[in-house]
Amino acid sequence: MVENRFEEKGHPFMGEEAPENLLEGLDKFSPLQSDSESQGYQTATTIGDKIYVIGGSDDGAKLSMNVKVFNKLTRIWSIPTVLGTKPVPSKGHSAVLLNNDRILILMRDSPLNDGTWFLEVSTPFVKEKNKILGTEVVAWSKGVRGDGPKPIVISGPSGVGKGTLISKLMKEFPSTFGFSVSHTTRAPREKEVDGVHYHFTERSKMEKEIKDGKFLESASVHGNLYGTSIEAVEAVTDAGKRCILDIDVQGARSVRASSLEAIFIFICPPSLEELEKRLRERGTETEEQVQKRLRNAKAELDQGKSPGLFDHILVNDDLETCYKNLKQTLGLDETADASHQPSMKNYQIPLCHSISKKDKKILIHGGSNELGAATPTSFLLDASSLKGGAPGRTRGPKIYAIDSLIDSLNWIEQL
Ligand SMILES: Nc1nc2c(ncn2[C@@H]2O[C@H](COP(=O)(O)OP(=O)(O)O)[C@@H](O)[C@H]2O)c(=O)[nH]1
Ligand SMILES: Nc1ncnc2c1ncn2[C@@H]1O[C@H](COP(=O)(O)OP(=O)(O)O)[C@@H](O)[C@H]1O
Repeated sequence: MVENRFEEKGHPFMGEEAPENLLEGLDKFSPLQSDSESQGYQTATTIGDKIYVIGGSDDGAKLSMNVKVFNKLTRIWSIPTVLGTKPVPSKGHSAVLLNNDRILILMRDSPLNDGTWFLEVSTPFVKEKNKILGTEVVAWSKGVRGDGPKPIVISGPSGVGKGTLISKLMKEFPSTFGFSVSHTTRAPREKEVDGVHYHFTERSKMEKEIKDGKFLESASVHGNLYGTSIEAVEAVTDAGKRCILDIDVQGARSVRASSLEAIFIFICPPSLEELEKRLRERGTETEEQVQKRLRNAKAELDQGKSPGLFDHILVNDDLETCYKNLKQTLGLDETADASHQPSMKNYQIPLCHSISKKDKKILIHGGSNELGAATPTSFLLDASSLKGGAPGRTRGPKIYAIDSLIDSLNWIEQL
């Protein structure tokens, strides 16, 4: 077991040497404790020369899930750039190193479905952001048990009918799908509502936010900036919905390269003449803008056919036929709202527990269970087939309840 936990109630020692007593605590790595504290609770996890300290309290003794890093070589503390939404602190947490690139965080006394998180410290996504931002980056992602549904990326030239198809889908399946509200620097159209269709923003503000790593992807399209913020995707997933992204081909390429596993669909017009007709009849663009969009459409249609980029190409000739094909592609039934997923029992992560680990199997041992108790106190978490990751969700941790003390002890022996 490499990971560990210690408590330090003081303030982070930023940019200076850590006091000896704290380093002693870090170097010793006593086993994970089963006790819990609600004040200034921290865990320390060593990866190579670095120690990631998670948690603690803000100045007003309010619990936080902040991250700071101690470099054992330079003996300097630093605060990394943190991407993604962090878990809400509650009654402490446990930390377990997985795969040498991410830390599994279990929030004590929280339901398993809400309390399983990952802090990525050296996954491909984090490494890429590291390069772009030029600072140390870590990224939060929430763990989703089993195979959660994949987000859907829809691309296609302006005027092809992406918005129309997405609206139909959201109307027919309101509790299944949620729209990722992009940011854009273009001016709002007459019926567009800020925060619903887009987050309308200023170029300088958006450029700064892109630099700060707030965006999953961004691109310059038809002369304006467009981008999907990490928050936009998380807002949909947090509402328990499947995320739909309406983004251009460059954006689709970036998402493909990220760890947000998605289904990529490209919508084609029956002809360029028909595309022009739809754009004009929509009446939302000036003549100059229509011309620009038509010029770009040709290149977009070529790129849409790039091998390996889109999983499905649908032609939007007759709207109802295309919509039917879209639903079929997504495996949706004609009538029912497909939100119904097989539900998984949502147990509570015990407030007090100890943790043992072998490879990617983690035993969360909450002590002995009362005879006949409704809820088991021990769980086995199998992290061997994780998919996706930050930004967004880490899908696939499997959790098995261990109902008896004997089973639990058997597992401990095996680990
Ligand atoms: N890369 C990227 N493209 C986006 C985003 N949001 C919208 N777009 C694309 O920007 C293009 C222009 O969108 P918009 O101005 O709404 O015009 P429309 O496509 O004619 O409705 C479309 O291809 C959208 O798919 C985003 O967040 N990222
Ligand atoms: N299959 C179709 N046949 C005819 N008109 C369509 C069809 N699909 C969409 N439209 C119309 O074309 C215009 C552009 O559609 P829209 O959804 O705004 O495209 P996009 O979001 O791809 O820019 C809208 O006026 C819409 O009503």
